Amino acid sequence: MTTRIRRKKSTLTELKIAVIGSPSVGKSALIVRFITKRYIGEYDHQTESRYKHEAMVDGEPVLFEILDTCPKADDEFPNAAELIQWADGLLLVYSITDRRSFNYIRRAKSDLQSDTPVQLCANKVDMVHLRQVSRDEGEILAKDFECKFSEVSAADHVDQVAEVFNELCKEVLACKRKSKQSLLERMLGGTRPYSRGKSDSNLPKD
Ligand SMILES: Nc1nc2c(ncn2[C@@H]2O[C@H](COP(=O)(O)OP(=O)(O)OP(=O)(O)O)[C@@H](O)[C@H]2O)c(=O)[nH]1
Repeated sequence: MTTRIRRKKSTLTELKIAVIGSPSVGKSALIVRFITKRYIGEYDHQTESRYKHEAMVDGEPVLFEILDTCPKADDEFPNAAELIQWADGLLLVYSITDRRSFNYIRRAKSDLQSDTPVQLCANKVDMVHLRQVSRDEGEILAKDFECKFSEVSAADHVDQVAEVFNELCKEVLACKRKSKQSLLERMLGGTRPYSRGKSDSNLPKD
């Protein structure tokens, strides 16, 4: 007699995150910090890169697919329609040492008008002596975007950087749950509410 072992269905949640920001704000450094916990100072890539990383978020295994966008100049913006279609969440990054990178985010976000969850992240907070964008400005912009905001340093922080990705992940998962729920409600909306707890055969006949 053979015993068949049933494989447990995979419960891995897949999640696509696009990291957006002007050149040199530290997008690659943040992604690599999140994935490897290491800080690598120099990256030599001319095109966008994709990374895959599995992590536990709130006790749930999540497979992150992260797109590292690679604009060549401060006036080169990602293709908004393509990004919105691809991404479940958008991580908007600027550097506190570069006001143009802050302005880049404003402009990029105005192109990216959608319900896709967003998180705003100010990088290079270790370079506070070269600060050009105040924390208040970041907070005000995040309020404007109705999203979470944090100041971090890819160079110095490990947990705070992971927190940025995890928070965005939670936001995306909550958003997915909400839209699933409202879809279910819409589907059930047309049916008669079933108020009795017993099956029809047990109900008294009229
Ligand atoms: N001091 C400091 N430097 C950083 C930090 N993050 C990145 N850098 C430096 O900033 C430069 C750009 O970092 P990248 O990670 O390549 O930035 P990027 O946004 O991916 O740049 P592009 O690929 O050109 O779009 C590198 O010299 C990094 O070493 C940080 O938190 N603090």
